[in-house]
Amino acid sequence: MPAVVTTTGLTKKYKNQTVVDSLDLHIPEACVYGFLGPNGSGKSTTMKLLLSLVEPTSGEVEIFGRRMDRSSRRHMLEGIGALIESPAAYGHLTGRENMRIVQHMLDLRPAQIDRAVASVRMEGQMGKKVQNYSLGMKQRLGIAMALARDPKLLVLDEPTNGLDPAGIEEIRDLMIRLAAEEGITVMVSSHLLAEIERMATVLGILQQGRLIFQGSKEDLVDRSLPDLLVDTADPDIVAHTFTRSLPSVGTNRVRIPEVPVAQTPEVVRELVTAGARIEGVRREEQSLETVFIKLTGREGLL
Ligand SMILES: Nc1ncnc2c1ncn2[C@@H]1O[C@H](COP(=O)(O)OP(=O)(O)OP(=O)(O)O)[C@@H](O)[C@H]1O
Repeated sequence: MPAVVTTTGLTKKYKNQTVVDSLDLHIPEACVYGFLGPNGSGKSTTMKLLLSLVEPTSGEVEIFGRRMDRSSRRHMLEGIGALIESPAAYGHLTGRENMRIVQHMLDLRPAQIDRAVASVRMEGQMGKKVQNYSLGMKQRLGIAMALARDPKLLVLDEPTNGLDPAGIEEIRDLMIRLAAEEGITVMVSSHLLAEIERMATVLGILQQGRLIFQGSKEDLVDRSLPDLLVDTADPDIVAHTFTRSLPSVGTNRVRIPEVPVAQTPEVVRELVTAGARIEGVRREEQSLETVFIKLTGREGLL
């Protein structure tokens, strides 16, 4: 899959603090890229670096296969829609009036505005004042503003923050649809895995400015250490063979904790060689959340 965003050694320092540390991001085309990390880990700063709102201390940004620099920046930014921090709509104006301001500022055609509003399914709400919108509607209007220029890349900083479950689901469905049906590459940040795991196909996990994981959800699950449940007529032989991993022994079953997925065949071979009669072997799969907590070493990302 060709990459829409590639960064090489991207670094941002403020005085002595390294806020973004040697990031090598790789965001494939038309995916929803979930950018995860606790508050203060550097997600917003990274997004601002991609949008040229902040100057990198070192490293490079390549978007749509082109290096971003002073001369290319302006043209490249025309292909990117962004929502950083809260949506910038005027509360005392209606949704339609706000969209008209965007239209004039960016010199767009009315059809582009209509299309952006239709994309977020807000046609019926455009006559209402924004101050009467729910938070979810405000976010969708903000996303419509970001979509108005028909971007190929959408960068959204915590769009689900503060939304109720129904609002999160609306944003999730919208992100999935934009990527699948309109071929837009969506980068979306969050500090909560649960908020983005069902919309993102690729995850990047940031901790203290460093990318500690980047890959598909399947790759993340491959990092898991599930328990192995062995049904056997010889639990003592099994337990004896694996004393090093402190197995728990039942009448006809032994649980061997934290066996790396790739090592399962080897474990089974070892048991058979030891003379154990094996009736069945099953991995107790771990949830993405458990894998994630083990990887980041924290109890959730708060
Ligand atoms: N302009 C700035 N000057 C100095 N420090 C900054 C500046 N902007 C951000 N920081 C610091 O950089 C670190 C990362 O902040 P950033 O906002 O990028 O993190 P984040 O992961 O987006 O967190 P949050 O979700 O809370 O916004 C924080 O310690 C923050 O205080």
